[in-house]
Formats: sequence, C-alpha cells, structure tokens
Amino acid sequence: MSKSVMNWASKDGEFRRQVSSFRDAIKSGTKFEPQEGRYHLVVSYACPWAHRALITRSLKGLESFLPYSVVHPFLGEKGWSFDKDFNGATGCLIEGVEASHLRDLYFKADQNYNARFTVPIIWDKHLNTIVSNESSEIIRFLNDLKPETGGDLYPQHLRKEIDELNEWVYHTVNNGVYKSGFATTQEAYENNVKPLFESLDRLEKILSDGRDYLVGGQLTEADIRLFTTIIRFDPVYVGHFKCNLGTIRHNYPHLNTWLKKLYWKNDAFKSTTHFEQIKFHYYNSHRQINGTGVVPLGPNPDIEPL
Ligand SMILES: N[C@@H](CCC(=O)N[C@@H](CS)C(=O)NCC(=O)O)C(=O)O
Repeated sequence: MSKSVMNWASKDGEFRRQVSSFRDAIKSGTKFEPQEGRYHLVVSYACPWAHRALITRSLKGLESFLPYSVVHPFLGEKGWSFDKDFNGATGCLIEGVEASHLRDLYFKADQNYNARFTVPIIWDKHLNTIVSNESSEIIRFLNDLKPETGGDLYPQHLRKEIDELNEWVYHTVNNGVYKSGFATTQEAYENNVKPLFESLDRLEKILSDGRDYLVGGQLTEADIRLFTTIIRFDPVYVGHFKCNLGTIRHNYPHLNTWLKKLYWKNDAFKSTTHFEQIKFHYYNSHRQINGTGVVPLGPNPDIEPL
C-alpha cells in the first residue's frame, strides 16, 4: 500500500471512504450457493458497518448458517487483528484458516489486494475467498436468504422511499460523523458537521409523529443503517469526532425514543451492541485525534432506559 493505514484524510483535509472491492452475494444459482457450514462472517463490535450485518443476521435467524468472529477492538498499523485478549474478541475461528490479522484473509482472497482491510467480510470456506466486504450489500442478500424469517427488510413497495432516505443518511450521517471527525482543516470539519446536524433535524422531524420505524410502518434496513450510527453518537461521536452541536438524548427526543425502542425492545439490536468495545476502539485507535488514548467515562448511562 502506498500510504499508511493510519493516514485517514486526503491532502485537502477531507476524509474519503474507499469503494469496497468484493461485491458478490450468497445466492442460489451463483458460485456462492447458500450452504450450511460454508460461510463465516468477520466483524468488529466497534464498527457501525459490521454492526449492520450482525443485526440482520440475528433478525433473519441466520445464527447457525453464518457463524462469526470478532476482531480485537484496537485497529493498529497492520489493521484489525485476531488477538483474543479483550473481552468479547474471539480470534480467527475459521476452521483450517491461519490468520493473525484480517489482512491475511484479504491476501488469501487476492494476493494483489491493495486497498484497506475493512470489516465486515463474509468468508467462503470452500473457495477460500471473500464473498463481500460491502455491508449495504451483505444486509440485502442476508435478507433474501430467509424471506420467511424476521420480516422483509427491503420490501418491493418501499424500495424507492428506503433508497432515497439511505442516500442522504449515508452521506451526511453514517459517513458524516467520520468526515467531521477525520477532517484536518476547520473548513472541512464545518462543511461536514453542519450537514450532519441538518440531517439529524430532518430525521427528528420524520419521527415527530411518534412512529417506531423510519419507513412504511415496519422495520426495514433504513432503521438498521441509521441505528448503528445513532447508538454510537452520544458515547463516541459527540466527543471523539467533535459532533457536539447537540446530543441525541438532550436535543433529539424523537430520535432518542426511536433508538431506545429498537435497543430495549428488540434483542437483535441490544445483544449486538457492545459499548465497551465501541468506546475502546475509537478513543484508542485514532491517536491522531486522541493522542493519549484516554477513554472518557461518560455519558452515563451509555443509552437511557425506555
Ligand atoms: N463500505 C464498507 C466500509 C467498512 C469500513 O470502513 N469499516 C471500517 C471499520 S468501521 C474498517 O474496517 N476500517 C479499517 C481500515 O480502514 O483500516 C462497508 O460498509 O462495509
């Protein structure tokens, strides 16, 4: 790789997320046939993109079809590692596969791979390769694998509305927190943090009629995609990424209620959220913005009771 993995911002001070490289799907009639015992998910509990896959796996009852491994929450010079010495980190766990770091799997899949080593990935034990490292596509094909379980998270009649919402939420919220936090100029920071809060205002308005879900009166991927950013907002993004024009709990009552209901009423959301790993990862790994690695104790509690 030409530049250090710790080098997040471009020369103009703006953070740009790379385009994912492995873009296949587990799907009947393709080389990635749905088969028990064949696929393995790798996540970081800290990562909002990987969290999408964990929530979907759980909602769709794919626990035995898709076992998973958790990387250590510290993201170092060599990328994510399979160290186990942290509460909840599991080591590589993929039978017959030797890997000390996530990058080892990327190089087994493509020895010329020269982009970032990101989670989530889905590993294929038969073909020894990565099926996908793009969370937005992973959650779609997991949804399609078991249409009868957990409701349809991307129903035909709501697709247009979901796509439209996903589009601005992705750029200004999911990625907006990173673009604010990794900005290295005042201008880049302000150019991203303002649209982020405008979008939070817009979401607050959408939820102001007391609805439980963003689109169509039912749980969809739009809720999953927003949840994994909003659950990290007060504990991490407000302080670490300087997204402090407001907090969810104090300034966004409807978003806060939407968040708390998903978390407390649906175990797929609660059981996949690990605040200790989330806080440890961000505050320790990004030393360019938190030089000491000290993890703040608040907010208390991580998420308010219902
Ligand atoms: N587009 C990807 C983004 C995944 C991503 O950026 N993951 C981060 C963790 S939050 C990562 O693994 N970063 C490691 C690195 O960039 O070195 C997706 O949605 O799956």
